[in-house]
Formats: sequence, structure tokens, C-alpha cells
Amino acid sequence: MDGTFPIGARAVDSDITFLAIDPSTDAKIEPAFAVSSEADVADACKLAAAAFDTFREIDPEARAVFLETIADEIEAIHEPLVARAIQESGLPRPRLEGERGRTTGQLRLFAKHLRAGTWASVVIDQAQPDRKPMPRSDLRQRRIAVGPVAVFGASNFPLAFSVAGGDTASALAAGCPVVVKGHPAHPGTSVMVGKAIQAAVAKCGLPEGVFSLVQGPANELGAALVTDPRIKAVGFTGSRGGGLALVALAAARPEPIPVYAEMSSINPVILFPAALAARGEALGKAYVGSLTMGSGQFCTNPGIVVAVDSPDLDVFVAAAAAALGEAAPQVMLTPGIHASYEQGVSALAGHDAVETLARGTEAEGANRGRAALFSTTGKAFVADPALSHEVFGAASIIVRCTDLAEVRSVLEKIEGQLTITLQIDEGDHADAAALLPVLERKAGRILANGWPTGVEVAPAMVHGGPFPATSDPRTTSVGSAAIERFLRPVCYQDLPDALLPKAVKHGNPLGLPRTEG
Ligand SMILES: NC(=O)C1=CN([C@@H]2O[C@H](COP(=O)(O)OP(=O)(O)OC[C@H]3O[C@@H](n4cnc5c(N)ncnc54)[C@H](O)[C@@H]3O)[C@@H](O)[C@H]2O)C=CC1
Ligand SMILES: O=C(O)CCC(=O)C(=O)O
Repeated sequence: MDGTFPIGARAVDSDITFLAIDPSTDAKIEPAFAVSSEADVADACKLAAAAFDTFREIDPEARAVFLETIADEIEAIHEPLVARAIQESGLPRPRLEGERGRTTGQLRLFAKHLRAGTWASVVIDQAQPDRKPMPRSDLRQRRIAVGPVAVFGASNFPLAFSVAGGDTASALAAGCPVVVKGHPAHPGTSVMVGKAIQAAVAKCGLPEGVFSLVQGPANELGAALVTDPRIKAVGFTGSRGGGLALVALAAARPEPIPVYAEMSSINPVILFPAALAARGEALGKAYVGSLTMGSGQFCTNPGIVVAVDSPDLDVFVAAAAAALGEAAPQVMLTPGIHASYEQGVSALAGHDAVETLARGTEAEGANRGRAALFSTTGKAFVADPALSHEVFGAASIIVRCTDLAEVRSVLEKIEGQLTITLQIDEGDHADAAALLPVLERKAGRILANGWPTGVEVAPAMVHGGPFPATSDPRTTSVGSAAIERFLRPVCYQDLPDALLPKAVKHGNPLGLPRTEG
């Protein structure tokens, strides 16, 4: 692997470099990677703008083949890619192998979605020349790509939410050229995937500007990308502060653009009485499994459990505390993320209204996150917003409520969420139904008798939700519906057939599904 990054068809180098850090040892890892300059960002955006009109109009079948070619190129480097991602993220091999599969799987899902054609949302309102009192024009609507898209790779998913992750796959599927700002925690992984996409662009004979990657440790690089006038939308997964900074930059541009930022979520789990009575102990163990997976570094991590106080809840708490007390420390993604986890855990441990129920086993080695389990009362939770802030890592708080009305007050108090989970049995259905309208107002995904971590990549998935889970609750960043963020409708009124794009021509040469008005 060399340290260059792909801008269009070129491999770009620089005298200014940075190194990745192995979070398991704090050691620097070779090779050094070139730091992209603002001129590189401008070059990437210029190429992307030049590629746009060609790329967005290639047939859906050609874009589908392109996405499949990217998947093939990534599969061809599976072993070195996973090895590098392990070194740069500290995540275990099975997790990264699964994530590699999810990454190529989602590229192929978008290829299938392109072939199905519904994404183009073609609507034809035939002309009615004899309509009285006024004739109706011929109206033809389709959706086109919004323009070049900036994507920010996430630290916690070096593959599935990074260079060829869901944001990139959905933007490319829509017909948008993409400029990725790689996450500085995994530059080697980013470059390997970036070069795989670059190879796919060349193999498919597409314009070189369809894809570029810029990277470096400074936030200014991301700011330059978001404020480049050729960028028309942004996809981001990361911190609330980072997401909001990008939203502010995008809104302050002479031409404001949408930012689809996935930020902060504590993913409440509500334990209902009949479920607790039937399987409190098993639920306690399963909860800790979901909480500690991947050192808790999922935005879907169950950060809060809400339940009515009872002896059955005590059984759950005892089982969870026992399981968590045995949880081994796990390497966190970066020294910064580890430090911010420790800070969040200390703040909760030192809070007057919070009891520490259990900590994971002692940590040895660099950046090891020790799991943490806390409890508080519904009253204290409602009184102090600080108790509902995300602690990114394997920390969670159990909120003991006096009755279901207090459970409702807790849920009303929390901010927007990616997920809310119900643990219910049949005897709980009436209570759960009464809460459903609150849950729908608060979350993008409501699930029963499962755990929120591990998002299925599928057409019906919603990985989104009201602020601060995301900056725009109308969409999803996972699943084929993610393409909709990067499309906009255009209506063609009375254009002669010769001028109409293929998608809306009278003979329907692309065979796209149509709604006739
Ligand atoms: N909810 C979630 O899914 C995730 C949340 N996090 C949270 O974020 C914290 C820091 O982790 P990171 O992954 O490094 O997230 P981050 O938000 O600090 O950085 C993500 C990307 O955005 C860029 N960025 C951040 N602030 C920026 C600004 N003001 N202007 C321009 N670019 C900016 C960074 O350079 C990086 O490429 C974690 O401790 C955790 O709290 C991290 C990963 C996922
Ligand atoms: O739980 C998952 O599979 C996805 C989580 C996620 O989107 C994130 O942590 O950024």
C-alpha cells in the first residue's frame, strides 16, 4: 500500500503526511498517508461537477453494473482490507468480516433497486387536449440526481459507513458523483476502498470524477468540502458537534444545501411487566450482550432501559449487573473516543442521583473501554437532561419508574432517537399500544423483543429519526430508501418526445414502472 489518495483517475501525493494509530497499542502504523490540501478538495469537486451530467444519465443498468463492480473490487482485496481495518480500528476480525459482507451486500442491494426502477418515481399525466374548460398539458415527472455529494466516513464502521458505505452507495446509485472525506482514524482502509472504487470507475468506462477521496486529520478539510459550491448534498455519521458544525456550514453557504447527518441516539429499551415476569433474567443477559458488542460503539447501542419498579425488575437488574461485571474490556476506536467515554462514565458515576450497578473487568493496555451500568429514578431522569446525553461506548443507565405514567414522562423527555425497543408479552400489548404514539413521535424504528444493534440493510429499513438522531428525520441512511436523499423531481411539460429523457419518453425505452395520472 502506498500513501497516495485517489482524485479522479490520479493517485495524489503530498509532502505533508499523517499516520494511523493502532488503538490497541497507541503505536503509529506505516505507511504515512498524504494529507489532502484545499486545492485537492477543489480538484475533486471540479472533476465531480464535470462528471455529473454524464454519470446521472447513464442507463440504470450501467449504474447497477458499476455498483456490482465496486463490490467485486472490494471482495478481491478482502484479506488485506480486513487486516488493515483490524489494525486501524481495534475491532475484532469477525465483526470486520461481517461488515465487509454488509458493505458489498448493500452495494448489490442498490444495484437491484436500480433495476427495479421505482426509485425514478415516473409519473405520466397524459395531455387532455379536449378537456373543458381548459385543455391539460402533457406532464411527465421523474427524479434526477441532485449533484455531487460529499460523504464523511464514520469512525465506528470503517467499511459499511465509510468510503464505500451506505451514503456513498446510495449517492452513486442516485447518479451523484461522490467526494469522500475519509475518517482520519482509518486512512489505510479508506485508501484501499477508495482505490477499489477508482478501479471500478475505470473498468466501467465512467468519467473519472465520479469518485474521489480526500483525507487528513484537520476539520478544515471537511469544511472546505461542504462549502465548495459544486457540492449539492452531504452525508455524515459521527458526533453531534461534528454533524451540527456541518449543518451550520451548509446553511451559511450562498446556496444552502441539505446535510443528512446521523449523530446521537441513546436507543431506549422499555421493559414491560409481563415480559419482565416471564424472562427477566434472560433479558438482563441479552441486554448486556447488545450493550457490550463492539465495545458499545454503535449509534444503535441500548444506552437507556426504562421500566416500572418491581421485584421482576430486580431480577433483570441482578442478571444484567452480573453479566456486565464479567464483561472483558475492549479496545475502543481511537484515543479520543476512549477519553470521551471515560469522561462520560465518570460524570454519570459522580452524579448524585445515579448509582453505579456494575463495571466490566479491569482494563489493561491502551484505550480499553470498561463497560459500565448505572441506575437512576424516573424523577431524577426527568429533572436532569444531562442524564439523557449519549455516552458513546458500553455504558447504559436503567431508569426505575413508579408507574407507566412515569415511563411515559421519561419517554416524552428524551430527544429524537434512531430506535426504541419494546420487550413485551401478550399481557403487555394494551400498555404498549397506549405508548405507541409517543414512540412514533420519538424514533425512526420501533422494534419488539429484539435488540437495536445490527441494522438490517433492506428496503423497509429506517435508520434515521428526529433530531438529534439525525439532522433530517424524513429519510434513512440505511436500506434502499436512502437513495431518496439524493434525488429531486423534475417535471417536463409538453416537451416533444425527441427532447424527453428516456425515463419519460412515450415509448418507455428503459421499461421503468410508471404511475399514470
Ligand atoms: N452516533 C454515532 O453514530 C457516532 C457518534 N460518534 C461520537 O463522535 C465522537 C467522536 O468521534 P468521531 O467519529 O471522530 O466523530 P466526529 O464527529 O468528531 O468526526 C467525524 C468526521 O467529521 C469531521 N468533523 C468533525 N467536526 C467537524 C467540523 N467542525 N468541521 C468539519 N469537519 C468536522 C471529522 O474530521 C471526521 O472526518 C465519539 O466520541 C462519539 O461520541 C462517533 C461515531 C459514530
Ligand atoms: O447497529 C448497526 O448496525 C448500525 C449502527 C450505526 O449506524 C452506527 O453505529 O453508526
